[in-house]
Amino acid sequence: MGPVGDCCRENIDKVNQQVSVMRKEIKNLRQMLDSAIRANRKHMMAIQSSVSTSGLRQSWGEQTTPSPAPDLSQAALERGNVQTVPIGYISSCFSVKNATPRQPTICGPSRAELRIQQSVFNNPEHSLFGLEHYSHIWIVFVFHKNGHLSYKAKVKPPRLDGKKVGVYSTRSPHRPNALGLTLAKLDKVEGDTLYLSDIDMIDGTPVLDVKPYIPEYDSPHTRKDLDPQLHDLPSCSASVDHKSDTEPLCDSKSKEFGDEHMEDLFSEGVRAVGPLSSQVAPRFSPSKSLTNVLEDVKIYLNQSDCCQVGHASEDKAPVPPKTERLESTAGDLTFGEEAYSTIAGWIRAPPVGSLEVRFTPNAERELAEFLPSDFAGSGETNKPKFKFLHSTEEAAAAISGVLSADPRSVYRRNRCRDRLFFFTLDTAHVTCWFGDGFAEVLQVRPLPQHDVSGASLQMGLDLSES
Ligand SMILES: C[S@@+](CC[C@H](N)C(=O)[O-])C[C@H]1O[C@@H](n2cnc3c(N)ncnc32)[C@H](O)[C@@H]1O
Repeated sequence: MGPVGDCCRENIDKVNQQVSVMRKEIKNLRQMLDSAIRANRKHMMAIQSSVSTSGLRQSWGEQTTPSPAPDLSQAALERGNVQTVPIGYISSCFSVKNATPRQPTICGPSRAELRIQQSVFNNPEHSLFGLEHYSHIWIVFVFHKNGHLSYKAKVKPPRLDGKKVGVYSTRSPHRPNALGLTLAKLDKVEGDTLYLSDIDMIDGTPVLDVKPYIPEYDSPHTRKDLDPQLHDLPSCSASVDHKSDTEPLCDSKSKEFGDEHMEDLFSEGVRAVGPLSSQVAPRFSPSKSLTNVLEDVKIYLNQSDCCQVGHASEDKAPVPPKTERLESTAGDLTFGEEAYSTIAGWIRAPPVGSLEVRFTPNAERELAEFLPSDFAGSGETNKPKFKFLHSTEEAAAAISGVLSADPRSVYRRNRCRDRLFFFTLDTAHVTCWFGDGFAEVLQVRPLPQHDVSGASLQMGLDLSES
């Protein structure tokens, strides 16, 4: 072969070498691609199985049950896919949705119990250790009786009388994830059980979490008015005594656990707020009474008919119907010198006003027949007895609370005006009717025995509420 032929041969060899290098690279790339696809498939299966198997176990607790596949739950967690595990179920004086208060502040004496389940902790009472120092707790729960899982971007809160607003601007139960949030009063903690009042959850509601209500963290009202001087005050007096409206809690138990905690609480709160204007008068006082705390809670929730600006609820004047406003209202409400939280105007001035509630003499007589839940005497065995409520007065207040907020759906309110309305409260079956601006209770009869444990007697109501 001549020089030209040699050169061609060399070039061909080079090309062949390059082709074989490229082949190898393609093979490597294929292998890498295959293994990436396999890994991705495994990852997807892992996510699916972790979502459908065990619940997420927090690692903070003393008795953390190891997850069967921690890497899988971690992947799910990072995507926000969490399998929930109820920590307990509410036993409540409201057996069905109908006429259950639309917010906890509507009906003070509504009572409930929550027992922490052993399925979460071997010793559930350990998980409640220290919670007795708090007067209120947040309860995160599932609207398990929504009836369907559907939801819409816009809803019609009953108090808006047919007008629509975005679901996330309301407290409607019908929402993606069907989670509810209630601020309840914690009456006492006994072993593994929480005794609650001011609730709006029906019997059997699955609870996912409870957390203490801490005004310093949870209320913009209090956060704004925190004063660094509070550091110097004895911390035991900052707790609210459930039993007394005025006396600060300063028993030996609170000293044992409270001081350290409250100090921590104050310092954190102050750090979070930073220096405050000296012109703003401190509103939070460590000896704040329960009434004031309740007022804070109502203000924070901004949702109760009894939370009228300037204490309008005190003079019992019915809220004048207003239809024009959907805008926010900051100027309406000032604490001290400035307004620092705003809410939609219709919450405080809804088109649907509150109602006057009356009892007929017959209903009063029937209600008085009921024995309180803690009645232990003998000789009254034929009388009906409440399971949760502590007195006739408490029951009357609960009925008034429920009815004054007008529990009817917009449809019933406007289309079925003169029809009787029934609901259950604790072990009582209540019959009433609605007239212009009032509700009248006609009968308060004991529930048939088999209905006491929560059977439904009711007509369904539209409960999309703010
Ligand atoms: C408007 S929601 C507000 C609940 C909570 N405070 C919140 O803001 O998320 C309250 C209403 O939900 C309904 N409800 C209570 N418990 C429920 C449950 N477990 N499942 C479905 N609906 C429930 C009752 O009709 C009650 O009047």
